[in-house]
Order: sequence, then structure tokens, then C-alpha cells
Amino acid sequence: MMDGEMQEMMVGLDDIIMVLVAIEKKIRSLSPLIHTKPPGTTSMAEASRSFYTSLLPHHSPPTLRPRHRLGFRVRCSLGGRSTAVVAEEAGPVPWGCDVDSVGNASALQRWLSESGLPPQKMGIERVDVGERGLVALKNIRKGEKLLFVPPSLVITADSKWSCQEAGDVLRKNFVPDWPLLATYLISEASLKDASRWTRSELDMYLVASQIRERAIERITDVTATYDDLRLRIFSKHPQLFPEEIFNMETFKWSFGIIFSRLVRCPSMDGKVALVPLADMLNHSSEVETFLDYDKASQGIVFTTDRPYQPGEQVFISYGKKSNGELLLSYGFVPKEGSNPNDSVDLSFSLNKSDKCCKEKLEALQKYGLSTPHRFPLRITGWPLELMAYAYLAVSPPSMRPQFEEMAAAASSKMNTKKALKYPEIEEQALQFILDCCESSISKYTKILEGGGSLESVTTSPKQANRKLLLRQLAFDLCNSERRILFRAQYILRRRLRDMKTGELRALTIMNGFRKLFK
Ligand SMILES: C[S@@+](CC[C@H](N)C(=O)[O-])C[C@H]1O[C@@H](n2cnc3c(N)ncnc32)[C@H](O)[C@@H]1O
Repeated sequence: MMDGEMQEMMVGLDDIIMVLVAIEKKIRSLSPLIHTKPPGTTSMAEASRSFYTSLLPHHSPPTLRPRHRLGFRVRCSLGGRSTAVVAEEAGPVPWGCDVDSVGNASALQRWLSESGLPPQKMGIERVDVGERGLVALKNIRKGEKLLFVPPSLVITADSKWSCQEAGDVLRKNFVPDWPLLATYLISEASLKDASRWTRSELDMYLVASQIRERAIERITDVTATYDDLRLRIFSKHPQLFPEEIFNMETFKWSFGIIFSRLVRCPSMDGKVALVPLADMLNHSSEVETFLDYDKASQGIVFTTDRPYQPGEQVFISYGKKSNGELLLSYGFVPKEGSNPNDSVDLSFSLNKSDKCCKEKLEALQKYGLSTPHRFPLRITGWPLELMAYAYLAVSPPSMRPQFEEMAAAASSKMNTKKALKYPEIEEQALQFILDCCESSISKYTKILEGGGSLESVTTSPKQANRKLLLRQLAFDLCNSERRILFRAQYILRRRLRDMKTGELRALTIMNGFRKLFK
């Protein structure tokens, strides 16, 4: 979560929705009560079933055979298993969020209103940004509250499971919300084909970007989480969690949904939920509004921070995220230059041949840092922490007494937000950052200008050749990250040049004085 603010992800109707598993067959048959129960009493299994039948483009029956789909994952490791062990096993990386037909949207909307959703000023429609989204049906004022999705339609860790016993087992074992919801989705879902990045594609197209590392970390975390659940729970209750349904592939799929569609509600102590209809809202960096639970109306709402006219797509913010983070969790990259929160992670290391390398490393470790360490660069500059890390990296042995102060500042554990200043090594520190920037730029350039293999894709993701689409996403991301690095390079070079001319001027003046006194 960036800047402690609410972060949306969400489980899409079309995803949650995909529902209905074989488990259902074994357990209890879901009664066709969906349309007969009074509003507000809908069970999550019913919700899932209805989503499924109302939004899927083809009304294919739920299948036991797991097929893959969707997005990326988060840090949610349950156990202490070394993540490095599973990194290599991670295999193909599910990516992004498939967008299905809007053909059945009206059935979904009808069902939602029969289940207690109040009349809406927005409807699900095909849109230019995000393929499918919510569009204003009437004039919407700035500051207006919208949605009001009642808790009965929301999926949370407390939701009722089709297979109550399975849910109880997970809760008894204190499984945290994210893996619990992921397992819930598997138990309710049947899966579809996905756009997926393979490990080799990540290596090929995102080799210059730190996002590749983070993608691998995420897969690793999900893999470790699944392994932990399998060991502690699934293997002990095979009748509740049969492996043909609860396996690594289905787990990756459900985490993909969680990553791209889970809503964190600040007003419910950060409780996470999957919210139908709300999960049709696309992200815009130009708005700041986000989903939350509204105590007064007892529903999930958001408050518009701009007016909309009928026909306009309505947006929320998924949080102040960089393009890389948006690609990682949601599978899209905003238009170049359109994201004021964009940043690029750059990895910095201590010099191994530095005489004080060991002491510097110890100082870093004391404050929870290491070498290499990643820092975010923005179009507007770099964090004070990076400058402190650079000071530490270039400081000579005579500055030993300052190592700890530098490490503390690099970890942002210093209470003051004041920038450290060591004029005697400032030039080297800036040069250290510049060198790292330039070496990174050359990696991006190699990818971006490497024979024009990343040709442009203009058709919709659905129709586009999957490979071209993924390459294009990687291309867009690399371009936006390189742009930030170019800017940092420009600022650093200028500052270094100014310092050098300043030094030169000072030297000339000094020489002048010297001559005068002679
Ligand atoms: C919560 S869903 C929003 C609804 C989604 N468009 C759908 O049809 O299900 C999040 C997904 O919508 C798409 N999306 C959201 N905002 C977008 C944007 N600004 N540009 C492109 N795609 C976007 C991405 O595929 C993302 O994973």
C-alpha cells in the first residue's frame, strides 16, 4: 500500500463470478433462491453463482478442470519457508486481468438490484480506458457519494462458504485474510484462460526493470503461501481441499484476482473485501477518490472528486502507484507522462572492494537495509534516503564515525526529515547515483532499441496477439522508467557541472588572492 493510503484492487464480477466449483456438487446444491430471497440475505455462494451466470460471455457450465487466468500477487507468505527455494520453480507468471464481455452486464445489474443494490447512476459499459468500466448514466456532481453496495453483496474473510467446513478449517488454523480469500475463490470458481507472462518473457522484456524482480518475488511469495497451506491444511483435509481443485495453478489464479480487485476499506480497520460492481471501476491518476465503507449508509461507497456527464467513464484511484506497480498488480501501463506518481526503482550497492565495506554493511543491517538496496526515483527527483545511502557508499575510512548516522538516514529511521550534508563527499555521492543511473539507462536502451522487436499493438488486448500485447506493456513500462532515469541523469549532470564550475571559480579567486599577496 503506497503512502498509507487506501489501495484498491478488487475481485471482479467477471472473476469472482467465474465461480462454482466441483466442490459445490459434493457439498450442497445451491438452491435457486437467488431471486426469491429478500434483499440483503444473499449468501456469497449465491452471489458467486449469479455473477457467474450473468457476466460470462458464454454460459459454459462450471468445470472442475482448472484453467489459468489473471494477475499478480502480493507478499502474504504464511510460513517461514525460504522464498529463494521456490523462485526457480515459479514457472509461468499469470498477468493482469482478463476482460470479458459486457453482454451479460444487464443481467448482472438486474440481479444485483434484486439482491439489495440501490438504483445506480452508473452502468457497466464498454469503455476506451480499461475495456470495460462504469459509465455515468446521469449527471453526477462533484462530491456525490456513489455505489452503496450493501455488505450482504460483499465478499470478505467472514463470508459464508459454500463448503462451510472448508472455511471453518481455514479459520481454525488462523489463515490470514488474503490466502483465505484466495482459497475461498478457488472453492467457488471455475477458471478461464489467461494472458500470462512466462519467466523467460519476464527475463527477455523486463530485464532492465526492477519490476521483474518484484514480479518474481510476488510469485515466490504466493508459491510459499500455497506450499504452507498445502502442508499445514490441504493435505490434512483432502476431502475438503482436493488437489485437483486446490493446487498451485488455481492458487496463482485466485491471487491474481485478489491482487487486481481486492478493496481495502480504511473505515473497517483496513478490512479487505471483494465488492461487486465497485470492481468495475477503472483507475485514473487524475482522481484521488477511493472506495471505502460508509458507516452512515452501511455500504461500500466512493465520493466523486469531479463531476461527470452522462456517457463519461467514472474513475477511482487504485492508489498512488508507479507504472510498474500498476502493471504488476493490474496488468496495464498508463499513457506516457500521465501518471504523476510514476517512479522507477534503482538498485544501489556498496563497493565490494571498499576497505570499509563490512562496517558499512553492518551499519546498514542495523537499520534493516542491505546491499544491494532499491530506491525509487521520481520525475521530480530522488529520496533523501538515497542520498544518505550514496554518502555511505562513497565515504572514506576517515568518516567511520558517521557511518551509522548515514545508515540511519538511508533507512528513514532518523526522526528528522532534514537532508544529511557532507559537502566534502557530495560530488562523489552524486557521481555514484549518476553512474548507477547511466548503467541502468544503457540496459533499457538495449531493450528498447534492440532491433525494433517490441512493435506497437493497437488492437484491443482481447484481439491482440498475446505475445505482442505483453511486449507492448513491457515496452511502455521500460519507456516510462527510462524517461525518469533520463531526467535524473540530466539533473545530476547539471548539478555536478555546477559544482565543478563553482569549484573552478573558487579556485580562480583563491589563485587571484594568492598572486595578490605574493
Ligand atoms: C478492478 S478491475 C476494473 C474493471 C475491469 N476493467 C473489468 O472489465 O473487469 C481492474 C482491471 O481493469 C483494467 N484497468 C483499470 N484501470 C485501467 C486503466 N487506467 N487503463 C487500462 N486498464 C485499466 C485492468 O485490466 C485492471 O486489472
